[in-house]
Amino acid sequence: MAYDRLTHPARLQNSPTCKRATCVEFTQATFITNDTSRLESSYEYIVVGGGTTALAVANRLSVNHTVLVVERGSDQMNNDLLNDPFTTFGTPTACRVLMDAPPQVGLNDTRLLPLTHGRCLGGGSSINAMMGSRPTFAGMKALEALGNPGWGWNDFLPFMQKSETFHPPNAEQHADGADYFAAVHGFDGPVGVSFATPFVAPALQAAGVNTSEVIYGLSLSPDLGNGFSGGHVAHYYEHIHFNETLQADRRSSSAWSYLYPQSQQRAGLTVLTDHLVDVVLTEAGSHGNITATGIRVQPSAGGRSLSFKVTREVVVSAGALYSPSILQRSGIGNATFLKNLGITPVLDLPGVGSNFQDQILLTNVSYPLSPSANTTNVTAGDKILLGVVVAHATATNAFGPNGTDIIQAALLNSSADFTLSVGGMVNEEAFSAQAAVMADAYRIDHPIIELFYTPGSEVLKAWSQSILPLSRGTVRINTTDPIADPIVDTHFLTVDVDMQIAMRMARGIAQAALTPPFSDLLTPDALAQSNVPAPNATDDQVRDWVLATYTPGIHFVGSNSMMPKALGGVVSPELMVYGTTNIRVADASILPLSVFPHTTLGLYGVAEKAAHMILQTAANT
Ligand SMILES: Cc1cc2nc3c(=O)[nH]c(=O)nc-3n(C[C@H](O)[C@H](O)[C@H](O)COP(=O)(O)OP(=O)(O)OC[C@H]3O[C@@H](n4cnc5c(N)ncnc54)[C@H](O)[C@@H]3O)c2cc1C
Repeated sequence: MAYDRLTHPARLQNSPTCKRATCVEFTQATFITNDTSRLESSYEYIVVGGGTTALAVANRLSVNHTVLVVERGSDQMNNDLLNDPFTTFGTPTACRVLMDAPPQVGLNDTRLLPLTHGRCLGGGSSINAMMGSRPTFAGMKALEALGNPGWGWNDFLPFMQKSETFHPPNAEQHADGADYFAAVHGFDGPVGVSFATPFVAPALQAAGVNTSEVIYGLSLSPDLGNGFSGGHVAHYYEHIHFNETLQADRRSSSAWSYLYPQSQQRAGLTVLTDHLVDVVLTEAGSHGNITATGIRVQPSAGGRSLSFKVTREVVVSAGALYSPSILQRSGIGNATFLKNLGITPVLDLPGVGSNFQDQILLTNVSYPLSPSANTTNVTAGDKILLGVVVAHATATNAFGPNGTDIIQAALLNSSADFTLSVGGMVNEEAFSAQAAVMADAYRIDHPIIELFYTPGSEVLKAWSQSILPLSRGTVRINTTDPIADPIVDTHFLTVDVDMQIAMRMARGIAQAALTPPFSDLLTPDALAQSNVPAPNATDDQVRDWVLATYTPGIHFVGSNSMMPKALGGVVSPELMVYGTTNIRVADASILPLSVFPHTTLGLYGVAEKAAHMILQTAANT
């Protein structure tokens, strides 16, 4: 059924997913529709995808320009399952999509791992766990050292601040241990970031802090986002804001930050939902480059294609799983690969779809809650957030006084053979350059392991996530059908240093179950109940458990990396696709390294920086 927001505002009240009390009425300027007959034929900017980064870019560009956003999924504005930040994580919703990865390295055989992602306005930010974290000084230095001037911490921080309205902890949260550094935050941007009000499980949070300090020798950081804190433990802040009109907490998705609010309405912005972009249309441009002239779209459910023209730039922002496939269908990628699929190459860019990476997560670790534990302020009632405390351990914290040397040697001696054989990187130089900047980052103070905790009514959960993997995979189409998913091969844990770190993560989770005060909340046999290998388990036993247990971290990055072209880079530091005059990429695919431990808040910084650079170009032409 066709709809649009300008002509049918009553739709808000009639939506089956809209509980009357939480529906909002707007005076709308932004035009959101799934009906192509209502659209213009040409726009100054076209943004491909309506997800996390896309809506932020579109918001800034449309202040003074006409912008068309095309989103494959639907508009879920009044879907309370998405909006309520306390909906149990992982609940199936109209926005949550699972893609099957090909079989991965696993125990005895191979493992089939789902690659979860968001498909609706807001993309991943509409379904994610809302854990707010940021890159570090060391991580941004690594990004810059990989050939990206202008992307260091000091350059990038103002863009993260521009996106943010940080809500300092209230007196109660402060008394429970939450703090912040005002100098690193923003206080009037679109994205609300706050501590849950009140803390959902203060006693568990305190226990998580103290136990993590013991396990990894960490100290409490006032603010996990200050960039300089090295090994630390902190109370998580989340992408949640308190909505004054609704008098309720609401998820700070990209849609609820940059698209829906009254203050963000833009007469120049048109959002087409339920349509997917098949290709970016191009023609020969100046100096041997190619120029985008528009896009070809089709209804997501299938149907007749149509085209829109662009007069300035196309911004590809369909996420790390899909942006490479749009470029590939458009003839931008490895020329031989494209020809084999029957696609005429317009630009030979071998890095498109390589350098794909994700962190791994050790999950499904449930420790039974002790019946004798005082569960007040531990179980969080029905308000459960996935991570309430986070510990970031450096190589020294995790592997002892020589930890940095151990990890540096492991990185620099890693073999590139497997990665090169599967096309995970385009050449050996790319592999050694990335290993070297990662080693330097760890030498400064970059965290290597993340440990976090989740409250529950009968069990408490501990999770551990890798941060900077070196294993690399690929995103490749195998058909020109735009509805078909690309083949996304993660190649998790295929470089040995990643396995060494994963084994240390497993041992850290076991230590948590045995280390007071967290262990005091659990049954005495909690570790045995959980199947996590005990501290006296052999390395082989721990490796087997890791291989049987790990899941994707769901922070997919890298498949259109910002790096020199010679290393397999796809975009320049200005996010312009090499060899084009007006195609940029702005989403998680541009990150050549997983320097955003959880991606979202950093991606808003990418969006703000991308919009800034695009508007600078516009001002100069
Ligand atoms: C389940 C889950 C939990 C997570 N938890 C956290 C967390 O706690 N904290 C955190 O910081 N991060 C978290 N993340 C990661 C974070 O949400 C993502 O990294 C981020 O949303 C990616 O943003 P993006 O802009 O790159 O792409 P997306 O937000 O994925 O946006 C891409 C959009 O493009 C659309 N699209 C794709 N193909 C096409 C096409 N051909 N035409 C038109 N549109 C198209 C998609 O439908 C989608 O809406 C989580 C992610 C998931 C999936």
